[in-house]
Amino acid sequence: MSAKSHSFFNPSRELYYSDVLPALSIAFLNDPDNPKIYTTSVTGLSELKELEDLYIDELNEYTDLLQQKVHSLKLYLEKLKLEKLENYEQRVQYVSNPLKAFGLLRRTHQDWPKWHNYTKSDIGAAKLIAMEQLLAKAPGNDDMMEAYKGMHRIEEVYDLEAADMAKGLLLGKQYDAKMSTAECLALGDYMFNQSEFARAAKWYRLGLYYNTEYSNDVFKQIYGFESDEIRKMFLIARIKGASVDDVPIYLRELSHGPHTPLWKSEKGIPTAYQEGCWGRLPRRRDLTCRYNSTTSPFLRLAPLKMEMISLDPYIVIYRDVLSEHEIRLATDKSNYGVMFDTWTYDADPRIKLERISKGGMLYTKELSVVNKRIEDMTGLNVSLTDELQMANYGLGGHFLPHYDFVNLTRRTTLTRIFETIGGDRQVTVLFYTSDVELGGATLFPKLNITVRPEKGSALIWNNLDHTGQPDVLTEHGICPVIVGSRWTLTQTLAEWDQMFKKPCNTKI
Ligand SMILES: O=C(O)CCC(=O)C(=O)O
Ligand SMILES: [Fe+2]
Repeated sequence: MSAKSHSFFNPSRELYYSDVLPALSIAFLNDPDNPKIYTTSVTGLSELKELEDLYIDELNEYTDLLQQKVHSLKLYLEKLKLEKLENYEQRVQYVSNPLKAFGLLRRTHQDWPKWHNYTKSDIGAAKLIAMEQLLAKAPGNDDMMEAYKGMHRIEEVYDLEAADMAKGLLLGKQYDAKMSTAECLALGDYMFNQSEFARAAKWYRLGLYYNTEYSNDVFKQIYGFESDEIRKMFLIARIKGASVDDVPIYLRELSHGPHTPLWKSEKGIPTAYQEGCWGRLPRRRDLTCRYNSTTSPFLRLAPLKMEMISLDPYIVIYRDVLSEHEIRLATDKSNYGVMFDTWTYDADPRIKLERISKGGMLYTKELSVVNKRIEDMTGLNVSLTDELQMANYGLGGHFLPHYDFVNLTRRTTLTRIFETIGGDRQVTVLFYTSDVELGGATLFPKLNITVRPEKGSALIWNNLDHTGQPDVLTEHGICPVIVGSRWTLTQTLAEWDQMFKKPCNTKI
């Protein structure tokens, strides 16, 4: 996790306005020493898929070249075989004929060195070099670690069974994807190292269940897992996770299918966070939706669909507020140049809030109309802060619960920066620029509110209460994404920019 050890206040780089603009202070880390991380966004992962496809193309061409070589050598051997003689007499008879003797001399003198050179030739060397260059871009340990953590997060938060995950069954939906023995065992080892012994045991048992005996030596070397070794790891995980007295039970568990629950591994009571992420929180029925045609004069012409989510703190959703064209612009990675891994820091820079995503700042003239729409929806000013912050989440991507306000009374370096740019974050405006197939809801844990991303919607809330104080009830986070590419665009409206818009002591 090397990128993440950097401080937001990295003295080697200037602090840009964009760094403090997004919800909380997001450090866009562009560290040339740091290898690229693919796992943290679906756009990054799609680049890795492209890399794999390129590698496979090269490998295909390389094997074609090797095959051509084998084919040519075989043809040569076949040609010689026709002339192979059994004994001395036959050979004498053969070389007694001057035409044949001459041919033999010519072949061994002229052809052999050429064939030998051909045999020794580095056919495919260029392909090997190309493959090595691709290999240099392969994910490193940090990336692999993020992928393990993402899988762990999905399994844990959504309480998924390893056996279901391995066969592609995610939250009751069957996907066309299966996990191999290698993948099950890799997760087994990871969980073991995290002291998650019951989970590790399940992954080991799955690995054992799907283990294949390979007859090919190379396959054995690369993929071959010793079943005895896996059994041993299962038993160690069980003993470490439970008790040494029950080894006979664990041995029996090994002969059961992967769907049989492990002894004494009943599920715990789901936490409120889990309930929220599953979308099982009861919906409030007392709030209404309506067409808003009053917040700004423009809305009189084009009212927007508004749904109340909470009155205090004030939270609303506007539906269908982005056009397909705007959504395309906002989810086109070419509009962001480099996308950075985003880690978010509290006003106290020592507190690091985990956010697994890639982000970038979007400023295109075309999207300035989105800022205008924000003003129409909120009746407030988007002034200095006219850049919109994009986020795209990756494998198990999430954002731990946090506040968007910085709380100026804390008087830290960060809050002082906010004082120069219009005060605290009065309002957060979050556009969902994609749907998310499974997971990835925005959760307000203190309010028991879950909002599912819906492409084209905007979720808007007031981070400060009507007296201008930070409202801790606005704590919010993002549940891990299970399936889908989650895209968002965020804008925050600064407190003092609303001086002439928002009367004191009133709600927006
Ligand atoms: O994308 C979301 O659901 C929330 C994003 C967020 O909390 C933020 O940008 O501060
Ligand atoms: Fe936030």
